[in-house]
Amino acid sequence: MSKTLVVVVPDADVLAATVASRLVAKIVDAQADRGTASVVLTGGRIAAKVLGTVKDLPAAAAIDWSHVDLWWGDERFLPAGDADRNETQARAALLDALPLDPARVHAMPADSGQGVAAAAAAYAAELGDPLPPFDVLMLGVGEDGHVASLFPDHPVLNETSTTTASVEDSPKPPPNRVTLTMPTIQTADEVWLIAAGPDKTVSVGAALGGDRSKPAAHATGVSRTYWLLDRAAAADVKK
Ligand SMILES: O=C1O[C@H](COP(=O)(O)O)[C@@H](O)[C@H](O)[C@H]1O
Repeated sequence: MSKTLVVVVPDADVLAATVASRLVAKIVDAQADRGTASVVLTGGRIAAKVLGTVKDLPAAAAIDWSHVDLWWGDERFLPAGDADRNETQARAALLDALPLDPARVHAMPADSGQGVAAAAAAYAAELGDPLPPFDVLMLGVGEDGHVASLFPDHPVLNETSTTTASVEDSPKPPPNRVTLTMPTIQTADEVWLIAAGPDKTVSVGAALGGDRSKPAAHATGVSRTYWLLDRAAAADVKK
């Protein structure tokens, strides 16, 4: 049965260091077990900080980066290289410095005129059936409790028939996005919800308190669900 654990650390810098260390250990363990590791990246401010911290960790040298598959939980549907794409930010923070196998870096499609629905369908094809075995799937948590590009009260939150979905009216810019659906997120062995700062206090407190209107409340891993928080984000979490 899946277990939920809440880890609270003093501030965003310590949180980034904590998540980065855990991520390196998780990848090393997965590679020791089966030779490869599969990680789903998230976007947002704390995600970039985590990846930047991984770059400076001596223990990251224990990873065979050529045998790591990288996926994304969601993407802002913008042209390739746009500074607001989650992919662009991850590459700048870490990926460009790593000896990755390009065939294992599964970025979500960029906007090249194909349309966001076609981009979501293309990513579903890339994921395949069955889905890859995600060792860890990281999620930032929005001020409104969104995860990936699954927003409160948005119909895509209830999508269960596909592994990915397009969003064309995101309440947070940009309006067009591609996202994993909630059932896809829930296939990951571990889901890590990561949040820092006072603007996350209310949504984190509500989601962890069981408010199912917050998409974050639905994001669970098969073995473990970790909430990795700084003190400000955890201020409304009941003991
Ligand atoms: O737009 C997005 O926002 C969330 C949260 O971002 P943050 O900067 O408030 O931490 C992020 O997790 C998601 O991947 C991204 O597309």
